[in-house]
Amino acid sequence: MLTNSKVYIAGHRGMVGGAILRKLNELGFNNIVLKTSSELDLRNQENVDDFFSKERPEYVFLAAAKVGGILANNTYRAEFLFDNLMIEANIIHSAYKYGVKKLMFLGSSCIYPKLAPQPLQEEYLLTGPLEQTNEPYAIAKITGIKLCEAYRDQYGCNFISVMPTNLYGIGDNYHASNSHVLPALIRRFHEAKVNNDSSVTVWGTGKPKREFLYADDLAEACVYLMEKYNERELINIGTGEDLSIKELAETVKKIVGFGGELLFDESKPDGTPRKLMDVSKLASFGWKYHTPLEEGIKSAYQDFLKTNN
Ligand SMILES: NC(=O)C1=CN([C@@H]2O[C@H](COP(=O)(O)OP(=O)(O)OC[C@H]3O[C@@H](n4cnc5c(N)ncnc54)[C@H](OP(=O)(O)O)[C@@H]3O)[C@@H](O)[C@H]2O)C=CC1
Ligand SMILES: C[C@H]1O[C@H](OP(=O)(O)OP(=O)(O)OC[C@H]2O[C@@H](n3cnc4c(=O)[nH]c(N)nc43)[C@H](O)[C@@H]2O)[C@@H](O)[C@@H](O)C1=O
Repeated sequence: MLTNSKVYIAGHRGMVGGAILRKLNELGFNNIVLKTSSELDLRNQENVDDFFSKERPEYVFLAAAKVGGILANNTYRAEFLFDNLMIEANIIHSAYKYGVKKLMFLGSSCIYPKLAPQPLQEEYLLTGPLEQTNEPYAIAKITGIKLCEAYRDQYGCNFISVMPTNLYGIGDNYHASNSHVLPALIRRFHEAKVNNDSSVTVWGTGKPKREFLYADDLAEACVYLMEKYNERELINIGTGEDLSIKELAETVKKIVGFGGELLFDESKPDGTPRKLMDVSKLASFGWKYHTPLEEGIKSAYQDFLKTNN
């Protein structure tokens, strides 16, 4: 990519798309195409075709998706499957039709089987049953990977798939129930502190383990791989380190400064017991994360205070 290459970031108002935009701006890119979902609903094939035929982007970061935490995935199952399938299929097909030089599709660590061996190697894709709470989303994301492979196989398109681990950071969704665990806990601990509550309730048993990557680190990895990675196979993006949800809750509690007790609501789903990424392939391409979890959570908490007060 040259700094004057025409780059389309699908989903630039989201946490990840926003971080990719910041990274490209920082590197001096000056020909970036952006559309909000109200300007261009990516589920609409005709509109997406029209957009690509007029704009003719050379590089595409596909970071637009219907996204949410465990409860949103499990509640809006039809939307998570339909919206994500349509968005991916429309963009990937138009990227082929209008000669995009390179496209990066963003999947998720939930594409791996629920009980896959740990850490998760790229080759474990489609080797076992998926986690039930996010099966529709995972099926859509697996289809995105397969679209990239198929358009490469049949038409020679340079379409690559990256699988980020659980993310957090600037511009996250801090919704009380539809968000992911980290932004949800930031909100819950903050509100409990302000209200002087005696306890905060965490969903599930607290035993599942998760890995968290700061969104600006992910964006750096995406831009890096857009330059360096041209393989058919997917590639994981993560830290290679995880912790239990209980440990995460204790960390957020300390950073927010809440002095009360932690309770666990075991009627809520735990989801996948563990999904630790094997990041050796990423390391072999020369990239490693750099924001430590506590530092990242401190920045995210400042972002929450700025945007939600
Ligand atoms: N957050 C996480 O923990 C993880 C995220 N990912 C992946 O990273 C990518 C980005 O996620 P994230 O930034 O967190 O998600 P966000 O919800 O923050 O952003 C998603 C973006 O997608 C756009 N979008 C959604 N539906 C449509 C539509 N129908 N038409 C056009 N645009 C649409 C939205 O645009 P607008 O704002 O204009 O409405 C929004 O900006 C996704 O592919 C996701 O699967 C992968 C692993 C973990
Ligand atoms: C990124 C990833 O995100 C989703 O999967 P998930 O990893 O299970 O994500 P989550 O962040 O929602 O939960 C992680 C863990 O944390 C526990 N937990 C505690 N308390 C809260 C809480 O308050 N909110 C939430 N959401 N979870 C909580 C929760 O019970 C679970 O054990 C996918 O559906 C899929 O879409 C996907 O790709």
